[in-house]
Amino acid sequence: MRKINEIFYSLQGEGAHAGTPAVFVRFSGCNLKCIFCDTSHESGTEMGDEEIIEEVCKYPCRMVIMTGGEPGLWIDDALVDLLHKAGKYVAVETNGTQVLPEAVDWVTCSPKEGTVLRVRHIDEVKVVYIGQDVSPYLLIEAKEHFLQPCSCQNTEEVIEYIKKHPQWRLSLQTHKLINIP
Ligand SMILES: C[S@@+](CC[C@H](N)C(=O)[O-])C[C@H]1O[C@@H](n2cnc3c(N)ncnc32)[C@H](O)[C@@H]1O
Ligand SMILES: Nc1nc2[nH]cc(C(=O)O)c2c(=O)[nH]1
Ligand code: SF4
Ligand SMILES: [Mg+2]
Repeated sequence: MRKINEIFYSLQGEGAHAGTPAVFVRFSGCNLKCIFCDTSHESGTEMGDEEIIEEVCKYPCRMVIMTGGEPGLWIDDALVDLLHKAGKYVAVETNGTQVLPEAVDWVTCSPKEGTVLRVRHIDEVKVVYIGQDVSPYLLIEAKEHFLQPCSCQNTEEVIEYIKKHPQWRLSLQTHKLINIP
């Protein structure tokens, strides 16, 4: 059984896949307590894998985004295999502190200050910008490096930073701008 906070259908709001319809599977609990975390994820219900797949397959899109909380505490090869057998593309939003199943199709890593990265493969890095030194994160091998404003509150500061450091791209939380989940 895996503890699930919510499963919902929306559009990926952030990063390289922004605008793509996706089912979000939000797992309960996290190993970190970021002061800026915008998600209440602690509550949840235990679900079996068949039940998770059945719920995910109620929606017509191919992309499934596992998030949380920290999905790396919950996911394994068996769940990713089942999602693949159901024809799904498996994306994960992770803080990077956990080793993930290798078969995951897309890894979005949002590293947090003072943590050690254990994730082995990263497709996109997406750092929430709160004025910290983000230059070390450019050394992480990935297809894209995004800076994301914190709660849509410091977008101008992030734009100015990116214009000075153009290795970065802007990731907006577009779902918050258009009031969708
Ligand atoms: C809620 S977290 C869950 C996944 C994982 N624990 C992580 O941090 O990547 C999903 C994404 O939202 C970002 N995020 C959390 N709080 C935010 C905030 N206040 N503003 C912008 N992005 C935020 C995280 O950095 C992460 O990229
Ligand atoms: N629309 C939408 N896109 C998202 N991308 C990452 C999210 C997350 O909370 O992990 C998220 C979310 O909560 N909603
Ligand atoms: S790692 Fe992710 S879910 Fe956990 S507290 Fe930080 S932003 Fe929230
Ligand atoms: Mg979110």
